[in-house]
Amino acid sequence: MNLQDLLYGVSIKSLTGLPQVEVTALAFDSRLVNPGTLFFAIKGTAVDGHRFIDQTIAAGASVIVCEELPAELNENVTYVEVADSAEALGVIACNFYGNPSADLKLVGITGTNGKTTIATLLFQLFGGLNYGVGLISTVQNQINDRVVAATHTTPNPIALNELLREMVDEGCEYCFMEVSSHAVSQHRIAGLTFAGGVFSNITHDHLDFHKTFDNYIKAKKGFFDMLPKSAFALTNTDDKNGMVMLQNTKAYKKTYALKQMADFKAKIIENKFSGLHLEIDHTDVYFKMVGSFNAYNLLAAYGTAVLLEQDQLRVLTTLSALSGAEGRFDYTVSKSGIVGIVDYAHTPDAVQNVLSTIANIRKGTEQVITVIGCGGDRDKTKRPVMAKVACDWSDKVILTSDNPRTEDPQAIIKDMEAGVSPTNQRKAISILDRREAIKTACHIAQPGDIILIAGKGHEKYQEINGVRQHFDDKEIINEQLNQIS
Ligand SMILES: CC(=O)N[C@H]1[C@@H](OP(=O)(O)OP(=O)(O)OC[C@H]2O[C@@H](n3ccc(=O)[nH]c3=O)[C@H](O)[C@@H]2O)O[C@H](CO)[C@@H](O)[C@@H]1O[C@H](C)C(=O)N[C@@H](C)C(=O)N[C@H](CCC(=O)O)C(=O)O
Ligand SMILES: Nc1ncnc2c1ncn2[C@@H]1O[C@H](COP(=O)(O)OP(=O)(O)OP(=O)(O)O)[C@@H](O)[C@H]1O
Ligand SMILES: N[C@H](CCC[C@H](N)C(=O)O)C(=O)O
Ligand SMILES: [Mg+2]
Repeated sequence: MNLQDLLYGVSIKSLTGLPQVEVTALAFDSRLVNPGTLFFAIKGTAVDGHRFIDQTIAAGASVIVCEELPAELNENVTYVEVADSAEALGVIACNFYGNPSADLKLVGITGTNGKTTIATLLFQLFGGLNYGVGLISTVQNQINDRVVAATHTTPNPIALNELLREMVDEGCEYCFMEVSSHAVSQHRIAGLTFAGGVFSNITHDHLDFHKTFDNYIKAKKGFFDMLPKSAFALTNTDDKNGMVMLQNTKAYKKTYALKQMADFKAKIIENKFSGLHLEIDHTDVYFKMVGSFNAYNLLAAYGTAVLLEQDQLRVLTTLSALSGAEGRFDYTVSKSGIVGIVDYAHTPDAVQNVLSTIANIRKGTEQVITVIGCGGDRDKTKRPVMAKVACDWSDKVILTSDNPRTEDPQAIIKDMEAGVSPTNQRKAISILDRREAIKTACHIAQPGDIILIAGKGHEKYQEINGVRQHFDDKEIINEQLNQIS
């Protein structure tokens, strides 16, 4: 594609060299540059991509998009100087793939918890309503029935636009995608045309990256700030930052809530292991999904579908049969009656939500045993809080590993142990090996007891020392429960 066409919508500080260059590929990683590639030099969290410019020219890059021009310029190369290379990458990737988001009704979902659940419910719902539909999520990406493995919650702009292009080419009319706060900060969504945005909630997470809770709020709000007038912005007003998200948006504002006044309202009639009984817009509906937090997710999906002009009753009927994303409140019962729940709760708020849901629906005499760890190379300040919440809401807690990545697993557990108060100490033990931790929980459990395995949900790996090994909480709990029943 011609460079001039690619630069449409990009604010350029300077252009040196020929503007009429044919670009055959885009890359922000020097190791992926071939002749004819446009290379983006991006200042990252670990290194500055500007240092690879010479290397990429040697590999055949014909255009360099950068924030600082090199001291010596190569006369066979075109240099485009911009204020923010990551943002330029977003816009240029949209242009390179022919702006596929404009040919879809693209809805982004942001928030600390619930993004995957809401996006997956919407994907399943619109599939059920017989539309061609795409999904971009933490668990997996999907183009109608075709599954494309996910590497990030929100992919980089090149991968993202390539996926959206395939969705358009394969007949998708809608796409539901998760918008992570990292993606907003790093402009992974720059240049996309959204038909709507949804906010679930904001609680403690990712302070390693955003540094302060205020910055984290601003990142999420940045998504609503970029929505066009024609889009809708749907927010949860039971969350105290729900309205903050909409302060500066041009999109038309809509709200959902269980407690506050809102455009879309739901009431929990019953919340049981067998599912939720809700009243939504004066209609009684039974859902397969469990837990009051899922009442919010179902309501968000319902509100979105109505804003996308779907028939309310058809939406509710189709939603009622859905089970949402893999590894979210995923439960099995052993022959002896031990309940094993695998859930992706990896923030203090999510752990509390899942455990309070269990507390609300348990019969009363059974014990709740929680197996929980915290990820390495991620927000350290959430570790003691997650351990405290787990202890406050469980009868027994086994602290263990959850993707230590490049950190020392024992040191992570030590950070968690700092959150175990003296009164909670009798409840908690630490077992480094996650498989052993799950096994121990199953051995301690009596018939009727409830075991929660938190943090990894759908994940099929454990990352230790930067290496991913096969690991599946669901597989292990099933294996263990089968052995003891
Ligand atoms: C912290 C973070 O988000 N990092 C992402 C970021 O990498 P970075 O800024 O650290 O890049 P860097 O390593 O400093 O390199 C800077 C630049 O130099 C380039 N480079 C680097 C080395 C080299 O030899 N040549 C070269 O050209 C890199 O390609 C990059 O363009 O940009 C990369 C390319 O898009 C991402 O792959 C990477 O995701 C890392 C792997 C990651 O783990 N991200 C997580 C935290 C994340 O994004 N999570 C959110 C979900 C969060 C949630 O649950 O809400 C997500 O959306 O998945
Ligand atoms: N609406 C909600 N409010 C609070 N907690 C929730 C909500 N929905 C789900 N959870 C809890 O958070 C966990 C993660 O849910 P989900 O995967 O849908 O969130 P996410 O926002 O996609 O997370 P990630 O940021 O990792 O992509 C669930 O397993 C559950 O414990
Ligand atoms: N999207 C989240 C997932 C955390 C899941 C947990 N299992 C972990 O590895 O910390 C993150 O990357 O922070
Ligand atoms: Mg997700």
